[in-house]
Amino acid sequence: MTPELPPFYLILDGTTHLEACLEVGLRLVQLRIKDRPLSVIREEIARAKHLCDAYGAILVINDYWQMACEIGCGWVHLGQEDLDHADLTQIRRAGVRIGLSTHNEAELTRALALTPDYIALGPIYETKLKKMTCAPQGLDKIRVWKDRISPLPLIAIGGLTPARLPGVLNAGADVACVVTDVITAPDPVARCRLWLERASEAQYVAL
Ligand SMILES: Cc1ncc(COP(=O)(O)OP(=O)(O)O)c(N)n1
Ligand SMILES: Cc1ncsc1CCOP(=O)(O)O
Ligand SMILES: [Mg+2]
Repeated sequence: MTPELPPFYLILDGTTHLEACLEVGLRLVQLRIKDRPLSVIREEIARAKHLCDAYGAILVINDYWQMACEIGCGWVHLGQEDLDHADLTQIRRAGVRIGLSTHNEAELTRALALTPDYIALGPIYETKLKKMTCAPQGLDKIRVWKDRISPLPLIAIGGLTPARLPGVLNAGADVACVVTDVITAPDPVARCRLWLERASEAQYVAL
């Protein structure tokens, strides 16, 4: 059974701002580090776990599922390409929960067959973070996905801003996941606090 997830989910590319974000109330965070030496990634995961444990926050490790298992993290996030190389049996045996990315019906069918703990749909809007192979999904897709995956939590990701938060939640997303809007803000911690304030008006997902 997936535990309750808070409605705001922040993805960080390192631990620089992590403790300050936890201090202002962040309780669901993904560490998504690309193109760094494995030794650095391992240190960052260990530091993030230490901090998230201290604040009672859920930490999700992107891509590096083996390190997540070794270090004793609670969650991993895997995309469709990651799934081609990941050992889900080993991940589950380590007691690690699994979130999966989806972008279309075929991927959703594949993901559901793997019994994940959450499903992410994206990009809802155009994203500047990375080149996507599909067009923005739009809000209508959120309702379709939620009806397909319920009672699993649905994470909406891609191009989200505080102004777009009510739209994605009203469309049926349980959680809004954000990268660019926070990490490119002049003050990422203040921006994180703003998101937390806006999201606190939403109820936690009852699962
Ligand atoms: C919550 C969430 N949703 C989607 C992604 C993207 O995962 P993936 O497709 O594997 O791409 P990368 O993030 O690895 O570039 C995510 N990380 N988190
Ligand atoms: C990693 C990823 N997967 C789907 S959208 C996306 C980018 C994140 O969204 P943004 O940076 O626009 O908040
Ligand atoms: Mg990935």
